Amino acid sequence: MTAAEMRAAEEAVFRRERQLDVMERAGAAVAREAARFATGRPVLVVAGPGNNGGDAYVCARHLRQGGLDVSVAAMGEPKAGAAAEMWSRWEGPVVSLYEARPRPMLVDGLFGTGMTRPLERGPRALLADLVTAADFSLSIDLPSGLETDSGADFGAPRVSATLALAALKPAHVLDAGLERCGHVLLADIAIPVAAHRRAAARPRLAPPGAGDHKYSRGMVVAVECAMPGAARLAARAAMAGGAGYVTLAGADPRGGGPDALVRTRIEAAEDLAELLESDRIASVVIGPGLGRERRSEALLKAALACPHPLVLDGDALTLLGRQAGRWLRDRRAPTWLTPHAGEFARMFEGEGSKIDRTLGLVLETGATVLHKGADTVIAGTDGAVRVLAGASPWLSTAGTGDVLAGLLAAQAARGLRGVAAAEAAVWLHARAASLAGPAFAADALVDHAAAALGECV
Ligand SMILES: NC(=O)C1=CN([C@@H]2O[C@H](COP(=O)(O)OP(=O)(O)OC[C@H]3O[C@@H](n4cnc5c(N)ncnc54)[C@H](OP(=O)(O)O)[C@@H]3O)[C@@H](O)[C@H]2O)[C@H](O)CC1
Ligand SMILES: [K+]
Repeated sequence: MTAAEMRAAEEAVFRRERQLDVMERAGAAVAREAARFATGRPVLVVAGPGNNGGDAYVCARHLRQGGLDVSVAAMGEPKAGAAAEMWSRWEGPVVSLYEARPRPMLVDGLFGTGMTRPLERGPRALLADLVTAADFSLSIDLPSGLETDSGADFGAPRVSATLALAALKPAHVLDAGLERCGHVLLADIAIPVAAHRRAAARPRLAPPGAGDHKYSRGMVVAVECAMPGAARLAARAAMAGGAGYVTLAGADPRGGGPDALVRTRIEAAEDLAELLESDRIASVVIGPGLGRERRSEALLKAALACPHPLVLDGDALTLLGRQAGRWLRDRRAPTWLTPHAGEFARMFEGEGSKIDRTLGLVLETGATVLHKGADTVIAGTDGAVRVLAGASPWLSTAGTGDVLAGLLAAQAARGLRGVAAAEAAVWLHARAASLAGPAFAADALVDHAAAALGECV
């Protein structure tokens, strides 16, 4: 939920419930989590001038009622309304943020979704010092100093944990927010939210049925060109991702790889075009190791002209570049683009959050876009958005993108479309990475992808 969507959801609740009661519920939820992490240690609660501060005063009162040693430091007088009322119900002293003494447990209630500009240097430094000095720091709704709708850095410290109130905001999963929030918890405070943008979740995938055979489960064609290893990784990933039949179309039919990986010799683009005329094909993946020579471009054109679901990855995206919209205009079959940040920047400028920019490329190309990163954003032509944050940092190694492209081709081959296919592939990929543990090579990632698939059927 964006800040505006959150405010609208809160306004809807205020039509039947006092804002005070909602704030009491929010502050009580913060106090429950803060008490868990305080484990009896003294608590410092910092309160800002708005409703985030209002939540903080409620939290301080509940913690003190629970027997904890609580002190409160404020930045500015609370604005009129619920926040001022909660400030008056806090019976203990309130010192200025500038006089606050560090304590083992810190509750950050300076700013939440009302952050409209970067934190001034003074408060930014004070808050950072208090966080550093604390054993544990918990932010209310958001770490103070993040731009809610994009996760851009407005000076937030890196806290131990963040308690998101009612719903995740983009700042919990994007950009600077990804590492400043620490462990993200979610509190249900009975504010109904209808989020059409969601965190990527584990897919429920149907296992093969009694009537299934290698074609009904989907035949994937992976196109091999300049760097055979990359295409082979994608092909093997398609096999692990549940495809019934995978063929590697390339110049060298003898190349390595599993015996079950069928190889079809193609030389020129015409050979690929002929191969892709088969209606037994369920999906095509091109791009891993494609290269950027003239031959690569000719093969790409043949793939773009085919009537099958098509995954465009790696070099295919670089070849498309800013002309992607023109190249893809005539395609009618489902198409996915899987750019990492660099490939994305070569295809599309754009303002706003990673979500906004990804939706921009969707609009321009009519394709589903899987915009990779530590925060992976998937956006579809129907406006659906899925975000997967916090995948293993060990994925930052050569070939893992080839594996993701293959996993996606397999989901497309089994009949998944648009965002659902990309969400399943991204979830399998991240799960395989966490199963693979530290310092894995992309080859090992493929081996764990089958185990990840096993958790979805
Ligand atoms: N709406 C509700 O009843 C509930 C909301 N919840 C909590 O409230 C916050 C959102 O509260 P809000 O008052 O909208 O905004 P903040 O508390 O985040 O910010 C307060 C004001 O601070 C000013 N501001 C913004 N940026 C800065 C800055 N860099 N330096 C100084 N001051 C800043 C801004 O006012 P201006 O007039 O100065 O622009 C903000 O209005 C939400 O996150 C929840 O924690 C409860 O969860 C439920 C009840
Ligand atoms: K906060």
